[in-house]
Amino acid sequence: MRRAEVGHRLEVLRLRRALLALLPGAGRGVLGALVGAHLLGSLAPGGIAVATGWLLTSALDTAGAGGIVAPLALVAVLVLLGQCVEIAREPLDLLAVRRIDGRLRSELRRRVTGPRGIAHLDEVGYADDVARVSEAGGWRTRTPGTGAVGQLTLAGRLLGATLSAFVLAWYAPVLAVGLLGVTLLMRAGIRRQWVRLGGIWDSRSGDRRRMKYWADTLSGPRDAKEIRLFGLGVWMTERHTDHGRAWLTEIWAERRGILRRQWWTFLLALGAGLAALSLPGAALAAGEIGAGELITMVLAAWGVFTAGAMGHEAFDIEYAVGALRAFERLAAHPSAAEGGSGGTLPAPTAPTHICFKGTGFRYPGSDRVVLDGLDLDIRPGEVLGIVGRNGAGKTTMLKLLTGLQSPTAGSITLDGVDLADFDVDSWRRRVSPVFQDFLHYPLTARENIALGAPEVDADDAAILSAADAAGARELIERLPDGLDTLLTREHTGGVDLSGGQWQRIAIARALFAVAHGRHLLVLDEPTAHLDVRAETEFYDRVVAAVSGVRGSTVVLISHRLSTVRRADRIVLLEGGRTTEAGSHSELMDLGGDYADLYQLQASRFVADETEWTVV
Ligand SMILES: Nc1ncnc2c1ncn2[C@@H]1O[C@H](COP(=O)(O)OP(=O)(O)OP(=O)(O)O)[C@@H](O)[C@H]1O
Repeated sequence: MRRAEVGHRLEVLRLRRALLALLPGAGRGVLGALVGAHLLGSLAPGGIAVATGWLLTSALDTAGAGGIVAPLALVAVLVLLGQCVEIAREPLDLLAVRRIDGRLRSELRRRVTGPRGIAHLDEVGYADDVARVSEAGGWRTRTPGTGAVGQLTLAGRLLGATLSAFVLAWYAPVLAVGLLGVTLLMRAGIRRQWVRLGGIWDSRSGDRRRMKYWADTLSGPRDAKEIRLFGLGVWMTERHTDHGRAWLTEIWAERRGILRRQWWTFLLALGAGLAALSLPGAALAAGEIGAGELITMVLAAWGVFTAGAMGHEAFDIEYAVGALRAFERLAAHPSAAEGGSGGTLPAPTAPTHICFKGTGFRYPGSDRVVLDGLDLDIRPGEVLGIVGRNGAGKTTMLKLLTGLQSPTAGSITLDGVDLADFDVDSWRRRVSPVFQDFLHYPLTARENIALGAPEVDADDAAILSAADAAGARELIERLPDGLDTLLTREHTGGVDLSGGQWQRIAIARALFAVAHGRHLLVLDEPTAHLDVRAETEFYDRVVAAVSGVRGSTVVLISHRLSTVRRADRIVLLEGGRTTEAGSHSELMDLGGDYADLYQLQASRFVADETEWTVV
């Protein structure tokens, strides 16, 4: 055996031990009952063989019925016990699987959300592993939990086969050892082929994820408009089928190969079956054993076969080993170390001086430098507008500012102290964001706003005040159940909002957060969906109120220069650094790129107005 193969086998053994170590997650009571059920189940085949042989011997030996009462009762008890164990095992298995998987998934969620930043979520391999650990594969749900319980089933089967072999060995030791050996050989051979199949399954996690994406997109209401109008249904169905075929073709080919290669197991099984029948038969013919012993031997041989045969647990274990391997990769991912290794300083409770010093950043796995030696001061209580072309790095800068990503060069400081030294959670409780892709929670209007500060016990007055400032109050009052209206059509009685209405709710959420101690309001294209009147009112209602009245700092990104022109300072981001900075009038006087952009936007309105006048 080659070294690599030995290494691989040892690795699989280690993972199988790790699967066993998951079993206590089922809880002491369930695990105890499960072990008891498997133990009793493994006694059944050998026990029934002995009891049936005894029954037949007694029936042939005794003239009256009295002699068969005890063996008959034993057979009945054993059969009944076997049935009860079978009936009890199914729900116990399920309960244990659910508990083990539940724990593992909680641990998975903890690991995915634990790291300081979100860089790990951008890695394709990481996403594949998360999908692999969380997925339920095949026609039967296969998870680490089913693998762990499968180990118990396997142990029960092997014990049952060994006990049956002991019964057989009492009469024919060579036959018993031979049958057990052949059964285990067949099992190992078949398992080896399924291991290969499991390897293919593991390597195709990405294809399955893409397949799921197309299936969800096709069937969900979110994307239905575009799919219908562009006529993408057939195209997407084909993509779904292509991704499915990409990995299933390989799986099917391997399965066909497995079936073709089964001839040797059929031959072995045939030989073993013939030996199991003919040797006891010959012994009976020679007068060495009686009919009772013959039945015991044949049933015990049958017990060796059935208990040693491949059940679904072998596949459960193979698939679970793959999932566990993915879980271990996630646990060993560098981001896992970030969880507890961040700074511990509590974040400042008052608006603070934020400073980007030669800050550089590139996304993991990308060569493109997004921020390149960015130097920028954000003064406490000021409104800073950030403008720049698409892809200039504005949103990325916000991700760094909020600790979602860490600089790959230079630093960011809060009152002179590196942001990395602060406890990231305490810093995030000082930041209130409205990102371009803010979340639409399928919850009530009240919850959608109150989630801006989940740690507080929200009262309606504070929620309505935030809604008022965001221009969302009227909209809430028109909802069928006011604040209690569910903002999703996926549940009965729920309503959906327009893009602009959702944006008002998101702004209300951010304002609610500011009212509860967040002193840095971060707004990324907050007026993109607002109508003209709402956009015009936005600065006074939201930005000036937060900065002027509360003294908080506001960072405002917008392509609509009319939204940012009143900011205390505006910076133009270009090529990963600031190229211009100043107030609107200073930048206009400078006559640089900002002034060009502003005039370009303004001239469109003037041109439109002229057109209207002429018409
Ligand atoms: N998760 C990511 N992984 C890799 N590259 C990314 C990621 N997110 C953004 N980028 C790249 O980083 C660059 C800056 O993106 P960013 O979203 O910060 O730009 P932006 O200035 O906010 O653009 P816009 O005005 O269009 O919103 C872009 O080239 C983009 O392709």
